[in-house]
Amino acid sequence: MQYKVFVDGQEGTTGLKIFEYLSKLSDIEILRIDSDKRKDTEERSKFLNGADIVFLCLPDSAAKESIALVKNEKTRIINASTVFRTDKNWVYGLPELKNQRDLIRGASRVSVPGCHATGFILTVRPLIEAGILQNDYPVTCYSVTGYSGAGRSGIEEYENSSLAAAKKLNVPRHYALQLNHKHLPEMKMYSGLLYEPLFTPVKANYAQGIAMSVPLISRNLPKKSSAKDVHEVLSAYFESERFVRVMPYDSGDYLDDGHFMISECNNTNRLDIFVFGQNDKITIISRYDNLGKGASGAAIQNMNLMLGFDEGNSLAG
Ligand SMILES: NC(=O)C1=CN([C@@H]2O[C@H](COP(=O)(O)OP(=O)(O)OC[C@H]3O[C@@H](n4cnc5c(N)ncnc54)[C@H](OP(=O)(O)O)[C@@H]3O)[C@@H](O)[C@H]2O)C=CC1
Ligand SMILES: CC(=O)N[C@@H](CCC(=O)OP(=O)(O)O)C(=O)O
Repeated sequence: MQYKVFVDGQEGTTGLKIFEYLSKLSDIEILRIDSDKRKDTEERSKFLNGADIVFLCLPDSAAKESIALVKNEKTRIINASTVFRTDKNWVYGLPELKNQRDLIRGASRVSVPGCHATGFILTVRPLIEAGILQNDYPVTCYSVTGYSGAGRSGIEEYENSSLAAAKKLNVPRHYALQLNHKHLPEMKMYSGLLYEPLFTPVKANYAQGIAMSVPLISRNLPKKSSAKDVHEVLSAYFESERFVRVMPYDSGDYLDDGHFMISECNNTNRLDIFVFGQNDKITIISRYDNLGKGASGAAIQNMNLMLGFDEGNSLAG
């Protein structure tokens, strides 16, 4: 059977990447809207209602508009935007969480997790489930990310050399310093924490790749668990996962002269988790491609599950 697939937002950063993946698949027919009609409501409505699967790769307001245009029971939506990620009528598209795969397989509305949220939830949730992190722990976290996470306008800002020079974009920049980043609600809801973490992202002068770090202190954990205990729990949780690897404990082998390499998962759908420890200090780092497991790769992985395809169809790594 050939499934009809429409990418609303086909010319944006996540849309283009989704197209790259889709072009490697044979059991689907890609519906392409004319470039000059891609913002025409009537035309979009035809495409949205004619598809079996729709990817929404749009700003939040346009994504909401598209969802309202779908008037039939058949069209299943995979939404990359922030809206509805914590809505009970939508399934959160993070298959590596226990019991989530079956929900995704049967869902008609799936939201793709935010890029920062992906690494955070995958490290914190298993620890809470195992009882080695209490759900009221005052969690802090920070991520270092490439600029492509900010979409077309963010990319243009960094890649236009005179603008980048004028804005001094050659150095890393903290942002969301009001401590209200838009991913906090989903980070809280799907990690199982009672309170939002204190999260400070840093955007740097490179295109792709995220490292999300979560530090913990053993003496403040209920069982005084060590970094090795944390590593064991995470290794067991993700043992049979194809796209999530827990790397050997405290391994300097994966560092370059003592430095962490953020971009090693780029252009794959992989997410690597590292645990480092010293006395009662623990740090967990997850690294992945913000355009891979952080967005378009995850969107395709969800589509594969929803259509009963092999979960890794067309996904590198
Ligand atoms: N980049 C990333 O790493 C991630 C992005 N996301 C989310 O995915 C969504 C898309 O992001 P991204 O691809 O980066 O954004 P981009 O800005 O790169 O692309 C958005 C696309 O949507 C088009 N568009 C805007 N308004 C409309 C409309 N009314 N009708 C049809 N098309 C429209 C834009 O066209 P034009 O440029 O002509 O306005 C553009 O092609 C966002 O919600 C974002 O938050 C999620 C995870 C990660
Ligand atoms: C570098 C950068 O600006 N990244 C974006 C998030 C990218 C992402 O995951 O986006 P959505 O939640 O919009 O889907 C940010 O931190 O706001």
